[in-house]
This record gives sequence, structure tokens and C-alpha cells, in this order.
Amino acid sequence: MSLQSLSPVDFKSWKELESLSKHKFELSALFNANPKRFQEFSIRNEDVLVDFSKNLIDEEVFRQLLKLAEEANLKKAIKSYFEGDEINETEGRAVLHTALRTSENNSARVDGKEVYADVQSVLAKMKTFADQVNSGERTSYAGKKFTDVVNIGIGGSDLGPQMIVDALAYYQEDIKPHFISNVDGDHVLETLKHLNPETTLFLIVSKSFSTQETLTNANTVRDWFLKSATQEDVKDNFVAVSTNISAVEDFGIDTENIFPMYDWVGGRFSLWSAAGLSIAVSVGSRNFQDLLDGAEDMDRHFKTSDFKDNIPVVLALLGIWYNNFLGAESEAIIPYTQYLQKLAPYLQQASMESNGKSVDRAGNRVNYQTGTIVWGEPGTNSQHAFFQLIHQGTKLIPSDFIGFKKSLHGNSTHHDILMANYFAQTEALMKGKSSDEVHAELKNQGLSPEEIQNLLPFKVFEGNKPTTSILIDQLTPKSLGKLVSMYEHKIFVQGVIWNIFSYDQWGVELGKQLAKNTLSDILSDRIENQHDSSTTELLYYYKS
Ligand SMILES: O=P(O)(O)OC[C@H]1O[C@](O)(CO)[C@@H](O)[C@@H]1O
Repeated sequence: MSLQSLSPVDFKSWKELESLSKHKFELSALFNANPKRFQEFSIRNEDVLVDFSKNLIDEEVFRQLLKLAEEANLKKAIKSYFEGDEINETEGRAVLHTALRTSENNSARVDGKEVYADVQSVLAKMKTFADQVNSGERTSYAGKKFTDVVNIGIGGSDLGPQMIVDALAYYQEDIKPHFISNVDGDHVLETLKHLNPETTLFLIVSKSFSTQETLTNANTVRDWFLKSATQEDVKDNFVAVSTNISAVEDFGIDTENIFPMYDWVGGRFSLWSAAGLSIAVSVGSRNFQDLLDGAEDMDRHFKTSDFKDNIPVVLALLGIWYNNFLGAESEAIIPYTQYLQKLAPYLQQASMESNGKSVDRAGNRVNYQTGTIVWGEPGTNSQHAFFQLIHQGTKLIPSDFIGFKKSLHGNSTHHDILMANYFAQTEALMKGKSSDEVHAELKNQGLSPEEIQNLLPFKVFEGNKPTTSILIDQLTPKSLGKLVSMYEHKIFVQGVIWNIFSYDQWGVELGKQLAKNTLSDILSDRIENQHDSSTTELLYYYKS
């Protein structure tokens, strides 16, 4: 069953929201008017607290946003998503990354076909592999314990695993992880410079096994490896993760060393699959399972909670409110932990490759905004980089502040300072600083009335900047699984309401095609392909 094609602009709630968006939402006034605002606009789910009370909404806006979800038939869509219907219609596929972490009824069905046993057997193979590598039972061609593992992949075959491995560095095994994604030879050679072929394990991850960057990098790495080893040794140090088994075999990888992926798991949602082998190897199979369990907890919450108490649904609706009604173009992700420094780049692909669409499910050009621009950096670094613009610039940038009650290494002096900044920033963004306050402050500093007048406009903070505080007990594999799953479902909900197909990515194809022609022009004596004059001149300049 496919998702229905309903344009959101035709919904009654959409029109209501349009007229509500003309109101002024003063956060301080809203808090003063409702002493229970925090209680009403926050959701607690086990170790996760989401406080969305510092958003530019009142009770009526929230009610209409929830209605919007109802009118978009979200309930039915969630059912189709979890039941493995072919909701990725343009590619004729189900979207079932959730099946990779389900334990419910020992069952997962894709278009009516039971896949649970197969998923579990791949997972078991991954865990055994990771355990054997980490215990030293599985050695390199030289009979040595692996000291390094290199993931070669790009996009979803890199960003998710890399983000998780980085985020869980505290839980890391002895083996050192590396990631090669860009087809930038300098980066490949820079990485190889520090590696010993006798103790390095290579994981080639490519769902299609046809991605130019990954295959080029894999070939370069294999050539480097063969300078010290033989073709026969490839089977001990190279492993592949792919749906394209025959292409992997052609590359020379032993059938035993192939971990399958599924076409019903999109690349950008594949970290839970064998594409996450670098995670299982880096942090161990137990932690990988905890990651899956955490994601499943959030899946359950998403599937069963009323929309008003449903974290992914509420986050998605807030995003739609800012994007479609208040004119925001982007949203910032600000984790208050360095471990999550790759979260924003990961979410950029997950969100922007999914919802960066301008054609609705009926094939018509949409007449409303869709996917937002996602960006961010960890606090407090971001405070010293781009917070000036969030505080005093002209753009509306709703921001997610992700913080943890406890640090991992237990240094409370640092953690309290870090979290003081987390709380202070959301408060400062909301409250701002009025001209009266600035006036009093400058007067106290002994400035003359004229000096005060000159300086005052620059020191005023308008405030009223929206933030959502996501406060989690501690960064563990389980809580991380929950956090990632939460954002995955937020993306799904937004796609349903925007009436777009979130799970294809045709928009990346054109550049790939042109790059092939351009490469042939670079490699041949003459430029044979038709280009615009700018590109032609640039190519001549490059070749000269
Ligand atoms: O795993 P593959 O097939 O090499 O693809 C890598 C990435 O390329 C894309 O198809 C496009 O960028 C992504 O969706 C995907 O994650």
C-alpha cells in the first residue's frame, strides 16, 4: 500500500496555521501567562527529556500542528512504514531500517515476506567477526592481531558509521578506526601513511558497489596493500559490505568475507545494518547491540505514543512550523559534547538527502517549502563561532540543544561549566537583553549619556529565539541509538506531511553523470563533450 498523496496546503489546519503565524509569539510573555508551560510542552521518555517550551508556539498552534499530523494521515503512514510497505515508490522499495533493530515477536516483514531470521543471521555474523577481530582470534594475512580498521565508503556508507564510532570513542576497543570517503587521493595517502598493511583491516562498504569514489579508493588501497602482500592475502585483510555480491567477488574479496545489505534499507539509514561493521569492530559487539536496542526503544515510543507525547512527531511539527509558517530556512544542531561533533554532518545527509525534494508524490511541483538546511557544531565551540548570528543576526534559526546530565570521564568541574553554557545559551536566546537593561548596565559602568546612546543599539539582544532542549542522562550506546532513531523518525514525519518521497535521492545522479563525461575530457587530449563556456575554460586552465 502506498502513501496517499495529499497536499498539506489544502488541510484546514494548514490554513489555520497560516493565520496563526501572523500573531506575535513572545516567549517571555507566554511563560508568564502559563506557569505550567514547561510541563505542558515537554516530554519525558525514560532517560530522555525533551523540553520544547522555548519554542514560538502557544496552545493553539500546538493543537493545529497536531491536527496537521492527523490530516496528513500520519498514523496510517507510520503503520505502512513499520509494516514494510513499498513507501519508497520511485525505487519500488520498502523502507525498513527499523527491521534491523526489531526484536518484537521475532518477526520483520518486507512486503509480506518474513526477513527476521535473515537479518539476525547477518547480525550474528557481524558480531562473531567483530569479536574474533577484537580477541585476536581472527588475524591478518601476516598472522598478526589487527591494530587498525579502515572503513572505505561514502555518504550513508560512511557518515553514519563514522558519526557513531566517533560518538562512542569512550567505549572503544583497542583497534583504531579510520574512515576514507572522499576520492581525494591526498586524504587516502595521508591515512595510509600511518598504517601497516600487516595489521590493518579494510572494510569496503558500498550498497551498490558501483560508487566511483569508493571503488577508486578501494583500488588504491588494494594496490598499496599488494606492495607488501599477495593477491591471496586480500582475503584476510579485506571485507566487503554490499548488496552487489557479484561485483564484490570481481574485486577479489572472498565470498566468506561478504556481509550483505538489503535494498529495503536506504544508504543514509544503514548504520544499523552490516554497513555498521566498523562500529561493531570499533566498540565491540555488545555495544553495537545496545545501540540497536536504544533505537528500538525509540521506534516503540514513536509507534505507540499519542502525537502530543511523541518526541519525533513533535520535533517534526515544530520544524514544519518554522519552515513553512515562520520563514526559517535552516535549523541548527548543537550538541554539548565533543563526542557528537559528527552528528550535524550525519544529519545533513539523513535529512537533506531525504527531504530536499520539490516534487510531491503525485509528481507535481510543490508550492510550499520542504526540507530545511541542517547545520551545527558542538557547544561551546559554536558559541565562539556562529552564535553571534543566532543571537543578533537577521535570520530565524531554531536550534536543538543536546546535553547530558553526566559526563563519561566524570570530571564534574568541566561538565558543570559545559552544561552551565548549555542552559545559559537557551535562556539568553529566549530572554535577550532589552534597551532598558543595556542602559542600566552601561550607566553602572560609568558611561556618559552620550556614550550610552551611541553604544546602546549594538548591545541590545532582541531575544525570543527558539530552542529545544534535549537532555539525556548520559551518552551511552543505548541513548545514542535512541537519539539517532528520534531524528530518523522526525525526517519520516516531515516527508509525510510535505507529501514527498523521502527515500529516493535522484538529485545526486546528474552530478555523477556529468563527472564521468568531464573525467573523459580531462583524460583525453581534447575536450570532446559539450560544456558551457565557463566550464570549458576552467577545464583548459586545469589541463594547462
Ligand atoms: O553505498 P553506496 O552504494 O556506495 O552509496 C553511497 C551513497 O551514495 C548515495 O547514493 C548518493 O550520495 C547515498 O544515498 C549513499 O549513501
